[in-house]
Amino acid sequence: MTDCIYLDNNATTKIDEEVIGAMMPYLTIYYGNPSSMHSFGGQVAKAVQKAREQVAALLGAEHSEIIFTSCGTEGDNAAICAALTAQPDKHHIITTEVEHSAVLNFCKHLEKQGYSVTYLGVDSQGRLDLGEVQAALTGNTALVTMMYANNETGVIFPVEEVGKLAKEYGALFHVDAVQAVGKVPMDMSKSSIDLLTLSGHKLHAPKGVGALYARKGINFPAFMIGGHQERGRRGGTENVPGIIALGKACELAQSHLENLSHERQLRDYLETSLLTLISDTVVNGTTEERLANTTNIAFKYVEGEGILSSLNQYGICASAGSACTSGSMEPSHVLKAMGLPNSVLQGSIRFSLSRYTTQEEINRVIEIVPDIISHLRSITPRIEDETTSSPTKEQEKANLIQQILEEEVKPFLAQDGGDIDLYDIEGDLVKVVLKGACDACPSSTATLKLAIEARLKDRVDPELTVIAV
Ligand SMILES: Cc1ncc(COP(=O)(O)O)c(C=O)c1O
Ligand code: FES
Repeated sequence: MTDCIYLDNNATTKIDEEVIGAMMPYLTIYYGNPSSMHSFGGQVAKAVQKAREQVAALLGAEHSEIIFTSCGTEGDNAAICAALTAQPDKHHIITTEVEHSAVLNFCKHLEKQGYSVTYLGVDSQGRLDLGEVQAALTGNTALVTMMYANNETGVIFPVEEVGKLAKEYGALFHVDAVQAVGKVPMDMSKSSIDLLTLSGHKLHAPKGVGALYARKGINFPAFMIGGHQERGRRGGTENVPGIIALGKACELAQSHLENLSHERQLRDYLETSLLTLISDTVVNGTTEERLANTTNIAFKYVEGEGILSSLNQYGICASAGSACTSGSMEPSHVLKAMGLPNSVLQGSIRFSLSRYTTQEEINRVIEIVPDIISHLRSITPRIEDETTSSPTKEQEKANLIQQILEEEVKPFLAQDGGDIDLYDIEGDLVKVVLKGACDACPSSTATLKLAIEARLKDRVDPELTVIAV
């Protein structure tokens, strides 16, 4: 299938013809290595520099603040790693429950290395509470990392305000702006953001290229260690054609930023029409602070998988949840974090538009979707909401651990001036950050860890493991 109504632009986008035109000579004629001393390579280095300036211009950054990467995932991982490596004495990270797996799974990995991570929740509209951000920040917080706009709902977080709070506590602030760059105007010269990730394939450049903004003056230890490329901040011969393409795509995105009303009008028309024509239909996420190209609609009481496969038969590409989690029947972690009922979780579909989307395409979708939904509702069992359940065994166990740490362990440590700075319970793993334990002897953390573990094993569950830093 080569021709379809493509409404899955948050998964990836069509490469712009002008972008292909710009990158092509760097696949064919100008194949020199930008690091070479000869002029054949030198002209390629100049082209890479021009692309860097194009990316910087879209972000309101300086060209020296742009590091080219291989994708959004690398940018996210590299930014988080750099922030932690640069502040070895701090062990706490704040993020949200609705991040892309590039941040979420990396944070889970870091927890296993001994970091403590606070995962902030969102409300039923997908919004973040700034008070919760403030409450989570401590002097031990190395980094706050969160997305600019959500890939599933398009909901935009108040990143500038979060950045200001992070500064107050001396924490660095990284923003995963993979879905926002090219859809929201940005000006890093006036921003509270320290590190920001973008990815080429979300803004009409090819897959496999991205960029990371790192504010001037920030200590940025390399994540990919090798050659001196990217001023020693990312080793490896550059993906030159990809970089040239990204530069052009950013230039085009900048000129399109004034025309976002195209996507907005078509998106609003699609959304209003489907909500009017189909009963039991709701929009997921606030419609106030939201990307212009995205709508996430719940067709209640039906299975999203069924809707997608019917849409597919009509040549309409959309998505249920994010591309990385679809294919599994698990409901989206983003919609789950919003606490939505089962009937909404199951039947939610994301339509994401682009500057190429046409009125005719949207008309066709509006014509087809009501029939698909009424057909599915007539032939499949209705998905009901679960009745609220009593606390699970997991929750009961976590509550008991919390009680023992608060009421027994903390007062015990306090006798010697110590404390538990932070702790986190995940299944059978209990992570604690001990305060005042490291001053005297090299064994005190280890001894305290064993004492806490013995108590928890004895009182709660012999399978428990304690990690202490
Ligand atoms: C919010 C967000 N962050 C990160 C990524 C990962 O980007 P990439 O596919 O370039 O690794 C994506 C891609 O879906 C995304 O939507
Ligand atoms: S120095 Fe770390 S435990 Fe004593």
